[in-house]
Amino acid sequence: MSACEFESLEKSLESHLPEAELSEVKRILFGKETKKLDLPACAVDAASERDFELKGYRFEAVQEQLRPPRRIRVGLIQHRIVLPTDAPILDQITAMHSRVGEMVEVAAMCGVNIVCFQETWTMPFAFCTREKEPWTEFAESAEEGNTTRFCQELAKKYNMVVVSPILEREELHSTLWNTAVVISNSGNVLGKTRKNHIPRIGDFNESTYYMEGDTGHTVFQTQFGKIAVNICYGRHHPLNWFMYSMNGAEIIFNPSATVGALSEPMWPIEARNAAIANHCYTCAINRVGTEHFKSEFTSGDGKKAHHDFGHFYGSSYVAAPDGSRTPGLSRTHDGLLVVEMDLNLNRQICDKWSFKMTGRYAEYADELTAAVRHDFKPNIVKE
Ligand SMILES: NC(=O)NCCC(=O)O
Repeated sequence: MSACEFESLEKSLESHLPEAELSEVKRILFGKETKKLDLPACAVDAASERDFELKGYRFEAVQEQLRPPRRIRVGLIQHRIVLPTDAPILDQITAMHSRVGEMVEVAAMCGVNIVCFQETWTMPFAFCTREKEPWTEFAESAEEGNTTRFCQELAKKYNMVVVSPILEREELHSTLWNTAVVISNSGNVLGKTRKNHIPRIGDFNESTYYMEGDTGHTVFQTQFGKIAVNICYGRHHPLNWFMYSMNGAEIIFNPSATVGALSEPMWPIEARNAAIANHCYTCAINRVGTEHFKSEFTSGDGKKAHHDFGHFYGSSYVAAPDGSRTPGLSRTHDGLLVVEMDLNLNRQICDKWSFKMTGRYAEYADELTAAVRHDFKPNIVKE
């Protein structure tokens, strides 16, 4: 079986392990069991008609005496590109809008309050080619672009916060960015946050196209909680998650585009570890499928030129501050993951484990300030 046919780790465990062993394996692998969420039959039917996977889970928190529960629902959408990469640009974008639009409609049936799409969701992940044309034509204004207008309609229609990661064209400074636009459930653009770490690995030649983000670690106060977006490669940087959390993020989304050969063993660990370390929820989203490009490109590794990047393995999931996580969506199919979470769990776990309270931040800050200076002397004792 090839890597792009293997459906999921969870399915494999379920079909091969005896019941009693399975629950122990799941406890050790995934933490405290996340209960399945009952989803309306109309949503289940619509997802099956529209040919995407629909899964729902819920994280619970203890009922407190002084605070009511703060239960909200997030929706994570993963999908493959709809048209071939050499179709006219506008057709590709329109097809992607219509695919994601029909998935968001199902998210609305499931009572989702905040939906997040995958990284640069309106386009193929064409940065591997290093060709500027036609890929830069996918870039749009974060405030005025067609995709933002489309998302504003969705947000208003479904009373849903929409996190829309796009390739941004900023006319003012003639600059491209990799940006997540955050649209409030009122339909207004609440703001935007830009990818602040750019990969320089394998075929991820993204620095050819756009700049390192300049929006800091912005957190967005929405009606359904404080959210932040740590785009793709930023998940390898623990301090990046940490800074969003220091600014008060209760949920950090990680819209991504990453391939099996490169990052799959790291995928289940990084966002989950960030949820544990920062007492918050994290949501990791990856695209699916293999995208073919007309012109061959090389990976600068001495191997032969090729037409595709490899398999984007989906596997989107949500992790909670207590270290538990949902099973992942499929590695091969479009999918919507609906997760109910009680945001009170963040403070409950913070009070239990106290990582925020016990962290020696002032000390780290002093040492880090020294460490980044050119005259830094590492603190090593030698005989
Ligand atoms: N899109 C992106 O930043 N990918 C880099 C590879 C990875 O982080 O797995």
